[in-house]
Amino acid sequence: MKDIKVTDSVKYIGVDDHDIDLFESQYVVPNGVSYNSYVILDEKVVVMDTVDARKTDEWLANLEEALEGRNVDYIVVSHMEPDHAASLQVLAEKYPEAQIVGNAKTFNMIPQFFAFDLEGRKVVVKEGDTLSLGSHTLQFVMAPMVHWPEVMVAYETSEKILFSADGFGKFGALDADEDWACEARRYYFNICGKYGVQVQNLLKKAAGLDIEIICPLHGPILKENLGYYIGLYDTWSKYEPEDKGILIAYASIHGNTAAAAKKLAEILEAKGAPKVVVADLSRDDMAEVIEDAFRYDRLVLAAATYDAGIFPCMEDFLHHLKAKNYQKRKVAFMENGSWAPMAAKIMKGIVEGFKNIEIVDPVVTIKSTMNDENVKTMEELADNLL
Ligand SMILES: Cc1cc2nc3c(=O)[nH]c(=O)nc-3n(C[C@H](O)[C@H](O)[C@H](O)COP(=O)(O)O)c2cc1C
Repeated sequence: MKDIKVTDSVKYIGVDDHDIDLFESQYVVPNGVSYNSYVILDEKVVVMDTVDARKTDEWLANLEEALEGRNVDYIVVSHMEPDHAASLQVLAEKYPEAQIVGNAKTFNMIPQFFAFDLEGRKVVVKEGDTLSLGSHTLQFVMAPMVHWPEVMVAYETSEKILFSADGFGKFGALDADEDWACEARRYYFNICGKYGVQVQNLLKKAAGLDIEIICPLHGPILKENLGYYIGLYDTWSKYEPEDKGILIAYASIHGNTAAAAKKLAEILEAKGAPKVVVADLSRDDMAEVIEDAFRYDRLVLAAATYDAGIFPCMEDFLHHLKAKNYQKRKVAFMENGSWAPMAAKIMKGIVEGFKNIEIVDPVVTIKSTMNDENVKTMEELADNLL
């Protein structure tokens, strides 16, 4: 087991997964992902969540090592998502006297995944309920739809630890040496982005707790500078831009729209834009482009017209932005078409359905390849974007 210290009586028993090709069958995780799980050793012993079925055996070995021969009294289920709850039945059968702690919604969901008998084993908690373990006490805080309906977090009052479920999680195994914010932001917007209001509700409740340690279900345990992480979560869940910058996201079949997107980036940089990021929606990691769209305050959408519509990767991108409640940004459009360009009209129609969007004109319309007139329009657009 990895030597990751939470406190003397709270042990980390999670596992790293470096073999997974795509997390949730869609997110690349170049540095893997961790499934975190914890044990609190007191008069009573509690296991906080389990792990993905991919790693049950390794996790069980970690658990046994941490238990040093003791039994499990409680299993707390923060939510039923399989990357954390898939090993629940194995654990419940291995420790048949352990009681399972969840809320009413958790117990509605358990039988959808497992067939084991819950009779006499349920501890049903609701907002503010506490579970005394001896010198430690868990206080439960409901966090519905962050990002499953039954999600709850637990605050351990004696050591001031927030077991934050997927909140404050990130992609990347625990042995990955990488910036926290980059992979936490990509994780947040793609997985929880739709639920900003619910995250705000949880942050408001958390503000009333004196938190010294955050134990998330993915990524590192946070022990220092907690205001930094909580501040970022506040910005993200309010859908406020984190940085000033312009993302130019392009969807190009043969490269002409790509060339125009790069030309606009050059013009913006020449005019002193502080940060310009260009993304190829056909090839770049979609989750990262979504992350950047939320990170920066301005977005330029550039697409080729395709079968009287927009090139599909742009359609896909806009679908994701809509699903994640993209809002509060400035957006501009560039389109391309060889006979009847209409990508801008279609993209605009979609974006106008988002909240608090300021459209920046003019639209750049390219017919096949960029010409001098297009460059002049781009200059004007750049001025209006800056
Ligand atoms: C399958 C296909 C469908 C297309 N449909 C349209 C269309 O409906 N209207 C149009 O004006 N151009 C259409 N085009 C042409 C492209 O939009 C045009 O050539 C554009 O310049 C491509 O830009 P790109 O070099 O960035 O891919 C289509 C091209 C392809 C390959």
